[in-house]
Amino acid sequence: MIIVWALRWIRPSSGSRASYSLGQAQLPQPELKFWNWCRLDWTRRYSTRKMNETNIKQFNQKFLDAAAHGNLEDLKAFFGSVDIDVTNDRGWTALMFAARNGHVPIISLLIEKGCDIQNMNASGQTALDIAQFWNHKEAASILSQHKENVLFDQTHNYYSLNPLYRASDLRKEESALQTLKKNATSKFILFEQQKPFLLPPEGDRRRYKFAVFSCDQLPSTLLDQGTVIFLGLETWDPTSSAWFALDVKKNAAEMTTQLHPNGLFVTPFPATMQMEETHAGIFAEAHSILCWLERYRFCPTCGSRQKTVEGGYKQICINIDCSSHKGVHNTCYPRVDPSLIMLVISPDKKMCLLGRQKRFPPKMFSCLAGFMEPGECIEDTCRREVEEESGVKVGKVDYHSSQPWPFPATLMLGCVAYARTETIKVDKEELEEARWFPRADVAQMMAGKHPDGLFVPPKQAIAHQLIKSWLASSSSHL
Ligand SMILES: NC(=O)c1ccc[n+]([C@@H]2O[C@H](COP(=O)([O-])OP(=O)(O)OC[C@H]3O[C@@H](n4cnc5c(N)ncnc54)[C@H](O)[C@@H]3O)[C@@H](O)[C@H]2O)c1
Ligand SMILES: [Mg+2]
Ligand SMILES: [Mg+2]
Ligand SMILES: [Mg+2]
Ligand SMILES: [Zn+2]
Repeated sequence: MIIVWALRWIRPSSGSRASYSLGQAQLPQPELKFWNWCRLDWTRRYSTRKMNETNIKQFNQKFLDAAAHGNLEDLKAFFGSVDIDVTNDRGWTALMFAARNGHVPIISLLIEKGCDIQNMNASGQTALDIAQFWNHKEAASILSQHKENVLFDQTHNYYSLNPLYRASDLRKEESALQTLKKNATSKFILFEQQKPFLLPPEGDRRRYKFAVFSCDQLPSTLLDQGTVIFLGLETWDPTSSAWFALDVKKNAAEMTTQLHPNGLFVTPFPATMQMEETHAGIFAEAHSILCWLERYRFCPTCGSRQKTVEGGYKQICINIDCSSHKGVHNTCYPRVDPSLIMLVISPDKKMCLLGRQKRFPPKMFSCLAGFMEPGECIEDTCRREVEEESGVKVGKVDYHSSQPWPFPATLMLGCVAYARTETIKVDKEELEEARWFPRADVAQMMAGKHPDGLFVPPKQAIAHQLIKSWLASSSSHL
């Protein structure tokens, strides 16, 4: 009886082991639901492109088929044009299919190419769970070795993968910065009133990316009139290419669109949630600085105008009598607002607390969150915000990972919080609803398979990563 139940639980389809019916390959469900809500779903984004939605599904399905059948050469042909973690409608990834059939070379290649081994299908199984269930010992051994490595790795959250070396010492060297600006190898990304100039997803490319220009490609009026931010160098080598963000004046925007026929200035959220990850990291730096320059044009101490120096990383008050000139004055430097986001675990560790703000997409539940207040430590912010919003009392707080949230300059500090009480009393000003969810429900929500259509934020949100870590840590294989 138990074996029959377990087989139902684990089988990806009713097909035989040799011939799978993979179902519709598609984006992970929470992501799809989120983007649908944002009106940026894949269908629309691809409607004018070479690949329509049906083609994409067929394309993804062929990739999953190659993994299921152990066809290494076929699989290799997909890299670069497929989302390596794409799933079928039951949340099965290529890695899971390879694990199901014990295809060790495929598993090794997918891991080498950076697939996410912690992903779970709609039944809450990882690739390791699947390999162990089907008794593929070598596959299970590779997956568990790698899982250990992953556990010791820090999570790299979206918006945090900025590859540039910031070279902060160069900021003070005005003449060196001027020379770098004119250097043929320097790269410029453009903004208009904090809107980035992006190339939309095209053909096989599934993400937005910056249109990158050299100094020679930009009319001098754009360079002379705009605000230029020094973002950093490509590597620690001082001769490597420098990156600059240029905020063009509003009336120059038209000229800029002529620079690249496909480029457009886009509203940053949610488009930048779908950027190539390193470009999203560069966006986070540039956008936060540009917002700060825009919002702090006047000195917070005396109200005089400010002058931008140090490649955009400092503003100094033009009033020589202003007290901001004495000592180190933090208002001269870019501001970052720390805030906490926490996954609260129930006292019996079997459930987690998720809530809904009114502004969330319908049916989406996420971690509770709140801004740090002055003079507060991380642990106390976590305990205060959870109790304020849900009435639940928290004891131990563990740090998990962080995420720059560049709208305009929040730093999300992700924590796991252990509740001491279970009774919920929601603060209706802050939350519409908060509930304890058992692990099985949360696994369904992650896979977009919850019977009531509930789901969690997409993988770009740190909330998603916190929830995923908890599911993985409470899986039977840890
Ligand atoms: N990724 C997620 O799933 C997720 C979920 C919820 C919130 N968040 C983010 O977490 C952050 C904090 O969460 P929250 O909005 O629930 O905070 P919160 O619970 O502290 O409530 C927000 C209120 O705090 C006040 N506030 C105090 N300091 C502030 C500051 N520096 N900036 C803006 N408002 C401040 C404002 O009155 C604001 O309306 C926000 O940036 C939000 O976007 C993320
Ligand atoms: Mg709050
Ligand atoms: Mg809050
Ligand atoms: Mg608050
Ligand atoms: Zn001043």
